[in-house]
Amino acid sequence: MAVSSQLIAFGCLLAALYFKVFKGRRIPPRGKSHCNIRVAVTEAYPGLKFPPGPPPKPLIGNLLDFPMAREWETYHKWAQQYGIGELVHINVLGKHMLFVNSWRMAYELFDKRSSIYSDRPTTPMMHDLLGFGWAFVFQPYGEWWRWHRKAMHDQFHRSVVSVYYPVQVRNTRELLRRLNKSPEDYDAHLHWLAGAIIMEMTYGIQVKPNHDPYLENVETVLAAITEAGIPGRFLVDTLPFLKYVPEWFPGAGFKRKVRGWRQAISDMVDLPFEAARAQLEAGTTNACFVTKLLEELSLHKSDSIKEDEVTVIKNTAGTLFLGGADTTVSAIRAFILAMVLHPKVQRKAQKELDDFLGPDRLPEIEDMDQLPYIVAIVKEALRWRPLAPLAVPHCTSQEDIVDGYYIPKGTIVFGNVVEMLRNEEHFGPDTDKFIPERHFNPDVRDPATTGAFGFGRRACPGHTLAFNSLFIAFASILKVFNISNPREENGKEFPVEYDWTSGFFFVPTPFKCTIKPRSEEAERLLL
Ligand code: HEM
Repeated sequence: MAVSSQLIAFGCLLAALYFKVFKGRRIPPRGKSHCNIRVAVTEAYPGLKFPPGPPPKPLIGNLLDFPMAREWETYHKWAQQYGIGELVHINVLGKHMLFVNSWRMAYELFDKRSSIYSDRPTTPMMHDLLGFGWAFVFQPYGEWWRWHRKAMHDQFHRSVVSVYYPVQVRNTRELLRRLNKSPEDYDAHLHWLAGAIIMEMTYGIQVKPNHDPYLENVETVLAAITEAGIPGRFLVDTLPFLKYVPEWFPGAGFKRKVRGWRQAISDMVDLPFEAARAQLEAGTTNACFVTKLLEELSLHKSDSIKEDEVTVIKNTAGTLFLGGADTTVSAIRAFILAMVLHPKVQRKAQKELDDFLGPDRLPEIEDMDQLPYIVAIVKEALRWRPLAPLAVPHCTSQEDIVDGYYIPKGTIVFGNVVEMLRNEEHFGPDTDKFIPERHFNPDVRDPATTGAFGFGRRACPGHTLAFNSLFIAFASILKVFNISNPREENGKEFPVEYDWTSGFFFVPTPFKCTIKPRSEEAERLLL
């Protein structure tokens, strides 16, 4: 009995690990990911080795080495232990995975060899069943992805993002009022802020103060991604034929979930887009991402190309929610935690704000050049606990040889962002500590271009907008509020309790803290 339960437990462990890492097969509707193709390595390049890594076991490879929690600690250990830390290779049930641990190597692969290292892995759950192939963050590298990327770049590159300043600032001011009214609900207010900025910027729609149906639907979609986005979380990722079983089939509960999620996903993409288009036709629209691009649709192109371009605009608008909502919320949450833990940093930032702004006004994004310490806090927040510790996985679209090592086609490639942002050569000493002052040293690298926003051609196209959103949120919050440890009802302070999530995102789990106006004068600024 004991032996059989051990066997079952071992089987479950194998299955769980296998589900966690295996990617299934699919043919994307537009473009083709190369991530499911295996090659006979020894035949292709006899004598060449894979990069170093933990020794694989027969058949299962490194399945049992694969971490289930606090993953970055294992990746750091591997980086220290193997291959002077630049490249670590593992093989899980025949699937090759590569960890890129240094900035030098990230630049070599993701930038200089971008035509090989810019594809994305795919899974049956995310792509075939939930149909996320429309979202360009998940699209294979190719022409269709390029159309989407260009649509986004045209409206979000550094020299045009100032058109969004009014939306960012107005909604941040509303965040301050909400924080003042119910500080204990700060996390809900941050979700509202991120959603409100994206809805207005993308579709010209101002969301409702509470229970906005668009935002509530987006929360359902983001929850679906959190669950389905872990490759192998569902058996169908391991056994792709399961996608054909009918809903009534025993064990096919996932299909019913999929149906609900698909509805939420199509509502998220279609409903605000149709509302924006209707406003444009009625001539009542606010200028926004969707209407600007629809207006620019070139008249001389054929109807079928125009139809494709409309699809690209709709898809790209939908992707903005996926890329921009949870990321911004999580970064502000990590900042609030950093302020609770580092009151001296907070006081220094508030002094900079008071000296420059005086008592009578709140910050604007245009003040950025005059507030270098706030800028340093934004950079340190991005560096200290990078939101996406392995960015979003890339995948090789052909085989390659790097420093004499063989990298097969279809290898899943992770940029080890945590490792790069803790490199003391690039960021100075004590990289585990939150020290904004390090960014005043001109030799220190900018985290934004060292992995915090990803790599190469897939690097975050929303990064300037995101940086501005973080700047105005941090500066405004610190101008008006003090952030400190939580308090009991009798006012007694107690130390903040927090933890960090494992998996795709590296963010603090929700924690209690105190957010109070600094003074009556500061509170008056909210009026
Ligand atoms: C603090 C905020 C943010 C962080 C830390 C962040 C980080 C990232 C990272 C690490 C990637 C993956 C890059 C790679 O594959 O190498 C990414 C991709 C992406 N991000 Fe962001 N992001 C943020 C905010 C935003 C915002 C506000 C938007 C949109 C308005 C956005 C849109 C996207 C899109 C569309 C992609 C997919 C790019 C592609 O696959 O070609 N992100 N982001």
